Amino acid sequence: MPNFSRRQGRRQSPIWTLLSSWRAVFGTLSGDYRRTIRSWDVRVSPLSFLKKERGRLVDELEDYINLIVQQALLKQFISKDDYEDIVYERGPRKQVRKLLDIIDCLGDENAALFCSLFIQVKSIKPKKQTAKESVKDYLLLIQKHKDVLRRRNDCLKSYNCRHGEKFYLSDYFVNLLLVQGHYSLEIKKNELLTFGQQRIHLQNKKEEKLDIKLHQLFDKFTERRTPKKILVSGVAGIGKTVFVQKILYDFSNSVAYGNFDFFINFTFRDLNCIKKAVTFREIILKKHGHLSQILDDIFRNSEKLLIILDGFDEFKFYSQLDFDQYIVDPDEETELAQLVGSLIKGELLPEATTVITSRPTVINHIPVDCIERFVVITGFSVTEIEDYFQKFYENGEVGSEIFDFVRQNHFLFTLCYIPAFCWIVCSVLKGNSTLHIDQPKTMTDIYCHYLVVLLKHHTRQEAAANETAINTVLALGHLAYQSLLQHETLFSEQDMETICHSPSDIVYSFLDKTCVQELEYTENILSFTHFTIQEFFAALYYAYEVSVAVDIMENEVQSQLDTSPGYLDLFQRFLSGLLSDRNQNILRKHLKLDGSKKPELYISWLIDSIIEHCENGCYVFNLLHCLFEQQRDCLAERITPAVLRLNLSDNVFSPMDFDVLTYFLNLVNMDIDELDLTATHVNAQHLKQLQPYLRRCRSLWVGENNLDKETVRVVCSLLGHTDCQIENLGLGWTQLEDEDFLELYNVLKCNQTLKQLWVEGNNISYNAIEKFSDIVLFNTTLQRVVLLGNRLGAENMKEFTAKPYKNVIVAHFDERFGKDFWQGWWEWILQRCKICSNEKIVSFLTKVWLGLCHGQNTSWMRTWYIEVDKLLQTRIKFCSATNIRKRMESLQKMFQTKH
Ligand SMILES: Nc1ncnc2c1ncn2[C@@H]1O[C@H](COP(=O)(O)OP(=O)(O)OP(=O)(O)O)[C@@H](O)[C@H]1O
Repeated sequence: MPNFSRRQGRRQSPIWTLLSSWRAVFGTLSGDYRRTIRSWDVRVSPLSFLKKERGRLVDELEDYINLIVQQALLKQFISKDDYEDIVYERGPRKQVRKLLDIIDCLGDENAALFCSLFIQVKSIKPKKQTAKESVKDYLLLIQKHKDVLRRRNDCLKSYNCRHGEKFYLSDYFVNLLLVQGHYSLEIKKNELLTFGQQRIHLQNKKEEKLDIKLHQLFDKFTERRTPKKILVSGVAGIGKTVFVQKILYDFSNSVAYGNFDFFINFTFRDLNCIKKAVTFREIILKKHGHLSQILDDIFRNSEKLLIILDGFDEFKFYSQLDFDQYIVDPDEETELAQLVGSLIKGELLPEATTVITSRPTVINHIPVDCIERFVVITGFSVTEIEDYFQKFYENGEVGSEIFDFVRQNHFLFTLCYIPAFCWIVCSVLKGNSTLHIDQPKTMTDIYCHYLVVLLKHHTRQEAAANETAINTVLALGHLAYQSLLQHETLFSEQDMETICHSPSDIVYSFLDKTCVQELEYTENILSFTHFTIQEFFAALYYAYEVSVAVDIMENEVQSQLDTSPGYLDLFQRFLSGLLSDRNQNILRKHLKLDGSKKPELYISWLIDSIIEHCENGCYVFNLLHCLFEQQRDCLAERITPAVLRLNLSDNVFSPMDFDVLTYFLNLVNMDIDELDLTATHVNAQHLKQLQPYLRRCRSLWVGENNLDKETVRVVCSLLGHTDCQIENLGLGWTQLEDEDFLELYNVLKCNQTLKQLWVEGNNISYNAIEKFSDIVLFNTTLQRVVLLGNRLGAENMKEFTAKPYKNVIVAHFDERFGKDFWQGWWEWILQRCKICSNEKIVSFLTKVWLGLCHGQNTSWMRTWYIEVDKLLQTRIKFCSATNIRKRMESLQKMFQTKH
């Protein structure tokens, strides 16, 4: 087979062929040429001829170059490499020049063959295409391009899959929420500090936000002209790349974007590899070689062209963009930064539409006046998260079940607005994590996965586990920690100075930026993607920093910081999780972080704190969460309080909370002196599962929960159990009706342990109390049934004093029961008020008031009323919600009448 490549051997060709070809050149070239050549020596060599006439040949052959190079390749006059070198040249004239350069290295014989090729090709008079034929060709090329795009975009990123596994975009894509325009600082702050379902619901809040659907991205709304430069921003993992993929995929299937003929996409990650000056044509053909024949037409019809530039934040040269110097010709050679700048600015192909995606943190490198539409991807709301879970698990039912489980996990659900987080949660719960990490057991485990995934797959770093990466993560931790100390969630760019030299792709994987408009200027405000991420990083810093300047775990520091109750809860849970053996191993393995020096000391602190809180009856739930984070059952042996008083009140139980409680009760096998489940939304299901432990309780407080019939039944069965040890039972403000009260009566007739039953603030009538009062005729241990605030009128009160059960049933504020009895009750009321939110105080004190209004006043009661008055006064002073403030003021007036 003949081969005429520069890189391979050449064939000897008979002289007559050369001559005939050579002569033929005379005959076929235009008149001008013939004249010129006749005046020369006819023995002039083909090479010299081609050299001499280079300029004219470029003119003559530019219309045929496509055909010439194809024929040359076919006949193996040139190699595939030569072919590519030629077609990547910008424009047909340059391509002819390139070909002539190549021929120049091939010697005379081959040059003559080329001459004959030129003649042949030129003799095929280019058939004038009919308009119909050229449209047909154009459409065919569009289709070919769409086929390429479809093939390239039909599956999700490879890190989402294992070998042999494919996640087809069409099966897994979930609608992404898009918002047009900027966020206000208020919305941002609110989003940062709202947790759980509320955070997710904020996604749907329409005020201030303007929703936009994916297929409307290029539509004209109120603008003067259809927007051509569109900036799409969103935090790491929010789905920018998948969004681009979806656009390309829908276009390739012709289901949307019919206004465009061609979509050309680049990632800045790929563009970063270009080290020398290039032309736009070259970079297009590098990725979309199949467009070589039609590229000129694409440029000519550039209003039908969409250019997508994905991941601007990853662009190595974003800080070098120069918008004052630009190119206007796709065949002009220039540095990448200038080329990109020219595209964004709209100097190069001004009629084309350009979409740039970026994390919000670097978008200020793009001049505002270039952008005609600004869109933020805000991720998922409840519907999308559920859809995600269902699609992920393929089986809708399983997906929904797992979704419900996650939804009720306050903190875990908070971050599910980020699709990448959903993927992590789903894949680790399914147990098929591609990260080869053990099955996660706690929330910190999942956040650790998140850290590792973002570092490994969402940064430019070749290896997430290098020293720079570690230092950057710890520097971010430092920022998070300091801000936590200062109660800050927002930072200015100056606050970032300590990390400004760290690799931006790592730093900005965890940060978000909001552009705030002031009167005369705009300012960029940074934050972590969510407060929980800030708390996680703060804990990471604390875990690994040998000597922190201000130790947030010290009580003194905490009191100086004036932290509200619960402020450090999540920080502490993360800290415990990060200091656990499991996560220490994960961080060592994936980030090469040396083990922390703190676990032993921390565990001693944790155990001592749990013991202390259990003995004092202080709120202990968060410490139990910290213990759960450790997942070391052997620690239970060290938890030996003198008495076990578990206060878990005022925390709406999530399934995770429930798991934590049962985990603890299982490990610590002691009698429970007191279990306070007040205002936890505890339900029948919970109580049923807790039954074996509840029987071990001496005092059980279940007040301020709406107890339905089933739950009352569970309580009754508990009291009827032979092993039941409960002496005090609190069911105040639980919406008990007569029927429920009498059910309790039935079971209490046989109960031999209960001494006090507290059922304040329910809907129990005088009739039911009358029936219940029979209880004194039975041989029970019952000493008091407190019924303050039930459905009793003033006349009922009078009747009470004459009854034989008057010493047991306490239906109104009666001095006979003594100051001590009431003191305990009142202190409990005050303590509850202190930890309640303003809204809760209003509803709680209103209920308490109902119970008090029938009583007479004593001097010690007045002191209490004054205390309530003071408490309300302080709350009113700092309350910003008008309606709640007004309700507190009227409550205050009511209590003032009593002192
Ligand atoms: N719309 C979606 N439907 C289903 N899964 C999605 C969707 N968007 C994102 N994901 C999941 O989240 C992961 C992260 O998304 P993607 O890579 O698009 O984020 P990104 O915003 O480009 O992040 P970065 O800024 O770090 O590059 C995807 O690999 C995919 O698993």
